Amino acid sequence: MTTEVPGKLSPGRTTLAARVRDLIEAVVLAEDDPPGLLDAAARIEEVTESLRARRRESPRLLVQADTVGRLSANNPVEGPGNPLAPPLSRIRVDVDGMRAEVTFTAVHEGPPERVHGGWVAAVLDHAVGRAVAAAGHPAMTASLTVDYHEGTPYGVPLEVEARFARRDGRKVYAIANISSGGTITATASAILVLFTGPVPG
Ligand SMILES: CCCCCCCC/C=C\CCCCCCCC(=O)SCCNC(=O)CCNC(=O)[C@H](O)C(C)(C)COP(=O)(O)OP(=O)(O)OC[C@H]1O[C@@H](n2cnc3c(N)ncnc32)[C@H](O)[C@@H]1OP(=O)(O)O
Repeated sequence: MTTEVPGKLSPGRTTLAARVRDLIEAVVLAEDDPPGLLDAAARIEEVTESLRARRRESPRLLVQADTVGRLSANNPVEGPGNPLAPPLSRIRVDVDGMRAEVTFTAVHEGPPERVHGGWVAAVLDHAVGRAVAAAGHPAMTASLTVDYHEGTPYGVPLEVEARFARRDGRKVYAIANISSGGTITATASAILVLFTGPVPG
């Protein structure tokens, strides 16, 4: 079974997250104009207060309950509802693994004009988690080894791929890579450990 995500999510939420993502990039790239920056900060604070007035208890916002696994729309890597998430798009998940697209921006810069390695690792970690869950082995990452072969560019769509490799008792092995225009920039191998109790949604 192949599933498309996200499922049903209010357009207001995705639009708000997208505008805040734009805002974060604008902040990172803003010229150093102290009065202008302080004025912007005051206006943003107003919007923040109005949202805080309608605060929910938990960041988790489950969607796609009818598909492979349930995932929060506020997941910090994939979640279209979370401004921190790049997010992932064109997600294809099935028993053979997961594939998705991700476009980083200047917000994610580590080395000059390249994506910070921690962000690359976060996406790979998420992808192996998704892949093993889709293969029927929901598990948490215990170990993630990332090899950075080349700098990962931002501002261009990248391909992410992950797949379940094998299971040995509670240990689940998976591999993943991220590529740009067909060139693999980073690979990961992971050991995940199966959930013993109920799988958190
Ligand atoms: C995450 C939510 C998923 C929700 C799923 C919903 C459905 C799916 C839908 C969508 C997928 C979502 C996708 C999201 C993906 C996100 C990925 C992440 O960010 S994961 C978070 C970061 N990881 C942690 O926070 C773990 C922290 N660590 C722990 O909690 C424990 O260490 C844990 C559970 C991993 C293992 O602890 P123990 O006490 O249960 O088990 P012990 O006995 O220590 O280990 C079991 C086996 O694993 C080996 N092991 C443990 N750690 C190892 C390591 N670092 N390296 C190698 N082997 C290790 C051990 O040697 C043992 O092996 P032997 O069975 O004896 O053969």
